[in-house]
Amino acid sequence: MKAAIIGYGKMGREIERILTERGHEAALVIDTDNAGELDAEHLAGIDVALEFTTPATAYANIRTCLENGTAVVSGTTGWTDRLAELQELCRERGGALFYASNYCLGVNLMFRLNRQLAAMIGRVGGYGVRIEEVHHTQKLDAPSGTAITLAEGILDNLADKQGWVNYAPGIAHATNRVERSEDTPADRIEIRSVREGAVPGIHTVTYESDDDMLELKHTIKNRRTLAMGAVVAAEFLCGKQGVFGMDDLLRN
Ligand SMILES: NC(=O)C1=CN([C@@H]2O[C@H](COP(=O)(O)OP(=O)(O)OC[C@H]3O[C@@H](n4cnc5c(N)ncnc54)[C@H](OP(=O)(O)O)[C@@H]3O)[C@@H](O)[C@H]2O)C=CC1
Ligand SMILES: O=C(O)C1=N[C@H](C(=O)O)C[C@H](O)C1
Repeated sequence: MKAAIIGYGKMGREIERILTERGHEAALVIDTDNAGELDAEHLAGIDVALEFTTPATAYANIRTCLENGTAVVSGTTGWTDRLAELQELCRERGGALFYASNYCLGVNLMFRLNRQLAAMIGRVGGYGVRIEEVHHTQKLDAPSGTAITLAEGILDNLADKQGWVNYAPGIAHATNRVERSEDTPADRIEIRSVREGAVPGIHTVTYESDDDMLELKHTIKNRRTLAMGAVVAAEFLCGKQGVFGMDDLLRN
């Protein structure tokens, strides 16, 4: 596989290592200093681009790939209110787009357990629910894409919650924020964001009743698991047309 890496940061570098280990070629590397090279000329002959950049740049990068007929795997978070637009463009152009808020296998198992647990809690009743995500201090978005996916899984399965808010003390760029945890409306799921050191990613869903507490928790130990998932997704995407996510990959 001849791959392009778009975003040569923490994930881009890890992806390069995994591509090499698995016998692929990182034929094009795009970062801020050569972002202008993401064009038809440089994308010619590329089988798939792996895009891990920033909330401000992901949309344009993916669009450029799709407009040039290049398959894209993206994991950039903090911009996905516009993902449906690109999925539509991909279908119109007969292209290939794979997106996941988290490429770690264990997190995707957690996504499934999370949906099942929310449905069970809905039947039993009597529990409040909240989500906490902890990440490194360089992270540009809050809440994490993974926490939003967890919240969406709960909202689809628990009738008394209508949306989520983000309690993110000390994080300026948080979306849907409440200033104090006490301001979280009863019909919203509170996602608490914490930024600490170099933490790769911890997500916890907590259900609490008057009598007990039940937690679903996942801790990423290193970025290798994330990069491996993205490269496996790229292998899966090669030669396909359409819009895909981790459920499609895990079914195969
Ligand atoms: N879905 C998943 O499984 C995962 C998703 N992520 C997400 O992926 C994204 C990247 O994460 P991470 O690698 O840790 O972040 P980093 O900040 O380490 O890397 C991002 C890189 O993208 C570069 N960049 C910025 N603008 C452009 C552009 N227009 N074209 C090309 N490159 C550009 C940055 O350069 P510069 O530093 O000069 O700005 C930087 O080198 C984040 O949104 C993160 O949340 C991360 C891990 C897993
Ligand atoms: O920025 C990160 O590092 C990560 N971002 C993703 C997210 O926002 O969920 C995935 C993972 O948690 C690491």
